[in-house]
Amino acid sequence: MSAASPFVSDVPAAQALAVWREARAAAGCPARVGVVRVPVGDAVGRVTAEPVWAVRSSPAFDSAAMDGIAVRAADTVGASETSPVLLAPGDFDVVDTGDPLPDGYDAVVMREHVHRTQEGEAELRAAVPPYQHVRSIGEDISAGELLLPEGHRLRPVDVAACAAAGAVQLGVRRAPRVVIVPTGDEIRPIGAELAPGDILDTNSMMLAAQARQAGCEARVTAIVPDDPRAITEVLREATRDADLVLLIAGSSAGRDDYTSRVVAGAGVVAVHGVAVRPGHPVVLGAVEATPVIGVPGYPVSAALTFDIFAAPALAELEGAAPQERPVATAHLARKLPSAIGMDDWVRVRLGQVGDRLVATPLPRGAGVLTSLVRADGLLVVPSGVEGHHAGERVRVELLRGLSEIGRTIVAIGSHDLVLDLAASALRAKDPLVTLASSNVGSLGGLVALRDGLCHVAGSHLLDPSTGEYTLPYVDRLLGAGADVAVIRLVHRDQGLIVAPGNPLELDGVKDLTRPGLRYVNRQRGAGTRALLDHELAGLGIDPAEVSGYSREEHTHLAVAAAVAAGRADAGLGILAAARAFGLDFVPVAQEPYDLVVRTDALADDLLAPLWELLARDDFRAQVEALGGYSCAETGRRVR
Ligand SMILES: Nc1nc2c(c(=O)[nH]1)N[C@H]1C(S)=C(S)[C@@H](COP(=O)(O)OP(=O)(O)OC[C@H]3O[C@@H](n4cnc5c(N)ncnc54)[C@H](O)[C@@H]3O)O[C@H]1N2
Ligand code: MOO
Repeated sequence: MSAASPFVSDVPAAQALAVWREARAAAGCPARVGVVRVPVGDAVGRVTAEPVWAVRSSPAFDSAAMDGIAVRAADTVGASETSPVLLAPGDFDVVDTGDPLPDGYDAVVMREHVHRTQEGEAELRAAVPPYQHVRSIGEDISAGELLLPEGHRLRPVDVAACAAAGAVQLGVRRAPRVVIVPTGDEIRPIGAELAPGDILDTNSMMLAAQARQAGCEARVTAIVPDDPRAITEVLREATRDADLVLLIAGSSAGRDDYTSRVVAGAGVVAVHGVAVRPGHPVVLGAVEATPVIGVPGYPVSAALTFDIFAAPALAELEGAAPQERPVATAHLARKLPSAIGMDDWVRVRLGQVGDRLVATPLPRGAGVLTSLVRADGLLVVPSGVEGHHAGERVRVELLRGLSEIGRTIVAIGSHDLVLDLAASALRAKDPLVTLASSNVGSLGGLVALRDGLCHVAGSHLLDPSTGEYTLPYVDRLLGAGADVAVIRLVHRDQGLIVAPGNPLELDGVKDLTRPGLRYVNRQRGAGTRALLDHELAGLGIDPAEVSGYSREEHTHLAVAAAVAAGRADAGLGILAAARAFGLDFVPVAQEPYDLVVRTDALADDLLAPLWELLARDDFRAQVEALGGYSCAETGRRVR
């Protein structure tokens, strides 16, 4: 058992779970939650605490399986098209589906195969074997048989079968109770007014919902400040009615990170630090005979900590197997480096491109919650593996169904807001259609298209030598004769993002050489940087004359943030980024943003909704209403 220290260890996840289990037992934590008897209809989602034996057979009597007549099979021997058998009234009985088979009869003939004569006889044109269309007693369930074992999580079909077998009440494990304790001086309740540095308590809401989804009851305490005494008090109090306490944040080595010390002080810390990322500094322990998890504060770490550590422990408390996700094999859309020594949980988008399932890694940061929001799957790069090559086959746990994934248009390349708008409009029209776009830059998108890893590459690459967009790069990367089409999505305004009111009265790129002006540039390879270079060249300005030319940011938003914070006076970017920060915008140029696809994809059913959307007037109006966009050429095939 590790002492509570700020130094976090790297225990493999499986070992951590085992060590924690032993520590829980040693601390007197109950192995299982208690048993309750509930009406059978209320037992869905609960886990059986005892075997369910059938006390009744189903059906409880031989019964007609079809609407028709009950007959004696022996009476029908020899019946055929050419020599029908006539059964006199009294030698058959009319029955409906589910009726008990009347005494003396052993088969049923469907109405459709019976001709009734004027005299009321039944004419049969085929012999029937004994027990045709008869459900025998106990066909489904026999009294005395074991219907379900202990430890089975009940589904709707299970409770129906239990009721058919005579159960009125079932003995099940009660729902485990999870108490969630948010901590941190900076944490504020959802809906609160925020001061600089404040963070909304999104984790409590998420963890409570995860717990409820796992079949538990969940309660969230008030937010506790970074004070070890206050945290200890709330923690002890929480253990009183909890089967598991989730103590959020303060798990790592910062000045206000008290979790491991608090848990060790009040009880025992079994593990502090696992070889899993995100989730590395997790604390696994027990206080007052109640299991406690110190959940790392970053949202992705918190969500995955629930999946990896809380969910199995809760399932164990109910005596059930942890829920598993279906898995599939996919090809990586790009290289995926990973540090050795940690299981790396990577969120991926998935799509079917040709005959391959393609996985595109989403941003890796433990604070990027939208990586989980957008994920179709999870890929674990095991601790012993240093990552994967582009195109390599990997195993992914699925978060969405494969047929839904199969109807996903995979767009890789430069990102633009219009793609998000298109994704939303496509989904609104048809809930089965998904447009998933990943941002790897324009060049990366063309490479992905070349390698068969996406359907659509979004590109706005300017060739500074010709002043032409996209096409020269398509020729260069995919070959001049490549079978690709280029469809114009929009024109968008690029301009100088400047402080509100444009205090320096900048008029355009020519003003960037002004003494004292602080420019902020985009990274090498970014289309926006190529545009600046092109504009400078057109004006005969040497980049060295622009002070700040070598200061790089990686996104439009980061450029705008630098201007908003007063760290720069101007940067080239799109209008939406300026608006996001309430900044001013001096238009410089309109650039086309194009969608590059394989020519055969133009006729592909998968992409048809996208082409239809681009032709819709209401969609074009929505795009132009965003500001900074023109749809004059939207949908035009430029190659
Ligand atoms: N020197 C080291 N620093 C860090 C380490 C380390 O090993 N050594 N580990 C890093 C890793 S990995 C993670 S994960 C985080 C874990 O952070 P803590 O559990 O200590 O949590 P805080 O530092 O208090 O907060 C992190 C982050 O999460 C936000 N947060 C906290 N509570 C909530 C909540 N209820 N809802 C939403 N967001 C929350 C908090 O404001 C911070 O932004 O530590 C690294 N550092
Ligand atoms: O382990 Mo932490 O969750 O990577 O950021």
